[in-house]
Formats: sequence, structure tokens, C-alpha cells
Amino acid sequence: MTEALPALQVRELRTRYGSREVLQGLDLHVAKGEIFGLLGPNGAGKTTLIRTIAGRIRPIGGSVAIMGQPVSRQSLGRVGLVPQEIALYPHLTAQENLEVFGRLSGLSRAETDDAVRWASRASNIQARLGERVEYLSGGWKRRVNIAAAILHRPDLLILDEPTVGVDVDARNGLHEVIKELSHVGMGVLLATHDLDQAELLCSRVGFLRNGVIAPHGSPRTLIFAAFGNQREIIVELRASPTAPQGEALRRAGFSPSNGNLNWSMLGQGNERTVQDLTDALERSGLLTREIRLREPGLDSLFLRLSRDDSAARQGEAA
Ligand SMILES: Nc1ncnc2c1ncn2[C@@H]1O[C@H](COP(=O)(O)OP(=O)(O)OP(=O)(O)O)[C@@H](O)[C@H]1O
Repeated sequence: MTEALPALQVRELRTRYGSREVLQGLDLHVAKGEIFGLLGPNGAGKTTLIRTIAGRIRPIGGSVAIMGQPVSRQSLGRVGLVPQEIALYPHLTAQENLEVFGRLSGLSRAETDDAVRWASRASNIQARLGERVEYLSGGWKRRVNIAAAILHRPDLLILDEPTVGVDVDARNGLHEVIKELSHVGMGVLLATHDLDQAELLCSRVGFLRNGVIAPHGSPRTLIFAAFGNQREIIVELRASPTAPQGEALRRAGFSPSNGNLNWSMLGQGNERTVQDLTDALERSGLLTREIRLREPGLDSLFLRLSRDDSAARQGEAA
């Protein structure tokens, strides 16, 4: 019966600080066994949403249900929260940390032993259990942080930026852990700025903007809905364009995407386009380092939504 219930169901949620409404009627559901990526620019309200789900902020409207139950001490017992900061005792070993958290959460000694065994296997930290946390690398600390959050085998696991500041190998290791936890049936809500990560890991993603989540859906579906079969044409320059050269790039349909050395546009690009473009740019005196075509990704969509939002804000201000 409970299998059919979503791990998390949020309806019409409204949260505000003072007179500023940060969440403005937000809807979201996360099924058991799925990884949902919560995306959005800085200050959009991701942490506010997580804190509201975790019962730390009282909403002014709407509802949050965890496995069908409204937020309460009991239903929050089915949530595991992995905060952005490492919340471990540095002088204790990984094992000792997990034991302390197990006992603090009310488990008996035998239950704690069981839970520590299960959580350390699920987060793949057995090899490091005997090491003091202060000597572990960032990636291993984050895994221990996850192990601490899943000791009670939650139905919903919330991760706030779990891979910030870790290297590529550690990030991939964390991805495996998160996937494994979804396979054992946890619903995972993953707040991240790492759009590659979201595209690789999440069955669905949603963009938190203007207080609601829109658009949302599978990464493939969202990208196709926005860009169809278009490709992204990316030009990397060796030197900044002069003002007239920048103007010419804009007229050709390019926008600067990351400083003024990188420009991109969408189009029906092919190898011929690249050759023609290289010739045209060289004739106009622009020195190119690279011109390439790529499939649009969630990063392209994020950029487009940010541009739409800032155009809308400028329109409102005018
Ligand atoms: N305690 C608070 N009191 C007043 N305003 C707050 C408080 N916490 C956050 N805010 C504001 O609410 C908005 C949403 O903040 P929040 O931290 O939830 O965003 P976020 O999407 O998590 O950002 P980031 O990606 O930078 O972590 C921001 O404008 C922020 O300044």
C-alpha cells in the first residue's frame, strides 16, 4: 500500500521571510526510487524549500507530505537530510561518528551496529571506517556524511549540493552511491548547481524560478522541448573581440556565454557550418581557438531560462 505513495508530495507551498514570498505556490513530487534534481540560480529558494520540507521553516500555505503523512516528528523520521556543510565530529573515526549518530537517533546498541554496517556498505565507506574524519579527503567526508543521514533507512533522502568542492573521481564515486540508494528504493531530492550531474543522475529535474518549479520533466524531454534538433555552435576566441567584431558576432546570432572569449548560438549546424564560420570569422579578423558543435544540455536550458527571466525583469522595470 505505502509503496504507491510518493516519498515526497508538496502542494501549493508558500514560504516567506518577512514580506518576501520565496516559495509562491510550489508543487513537487518525488517517487520512491527516483532521483529528482532541484535546479535553480543562486537565491532561487532551494535551501528554503529543503528547510521547509524538513520542518525547520513553517510555511504560510500549502502542504508537505512524506510518505503520505504531513510533516511531524514521526514523518520526519522517514527523511534523511545531507546538508551542504560536513556535519561530523572531526576527531572521531568514521565508525565512531556513525555510532554516535545512531545512538543519538534513539537506536539501541545492537540496532546501531546493524545500521552502521548497512549504511557503510550502502555508501561504500567500509575501507575508511577506522580513519579519523579530519584526515579524510573531501569526497570521503561527504560519503560519511551520507552514511550518517541514512542510518535509519529513510524513504526520502535530501542532498543539498553533495559534490561541491570534490574532485572528478570522488564525484563519480558519490554518483554511484546516490544511484545505489535510489535502487534500494529511496526517493532522492538532489539540490545541485552541477547541471552535468543532474543530467547524468536524475530521472526528472525541475527549475526553481520565481517561487515555483517550472519547467520540470526528464532532462531529455525538457531539452528536446526547448531546442528540438538544433545544435549549439560554440566559438572560443583567442583574444577579446573589438567592439565592431562583437557587434558582428551578435548580428550573426551569437551571444557571449562565459566572458567575451566564448560565444554560442543555436542552429542547424553541421561540419560545413563550422568550416564556413571559421572562414567568415577569420576574414573579420577574429582569432578562433576552437569552433565546435554540441548537443544542447541542461546547461543550455539553464542559460536560456536565465536570459528569459532577466529579459522579463527588465521588461517589468521599463
Ligand atoms: N533567514 C532568512 N531571512 C531572510 N531572507 C532569507 C533567509 N534565508 C534566505 N533568504 C533569502 O531567500 C532567498 C532564497 O534563499 P535560498 O538560500 O533558499 O536560495 P538557494 O536557491 O538555496 O540559493 P543558493 O543556490 O545560493 O544556495 C534569497 O533571496 C535569500 O537571500
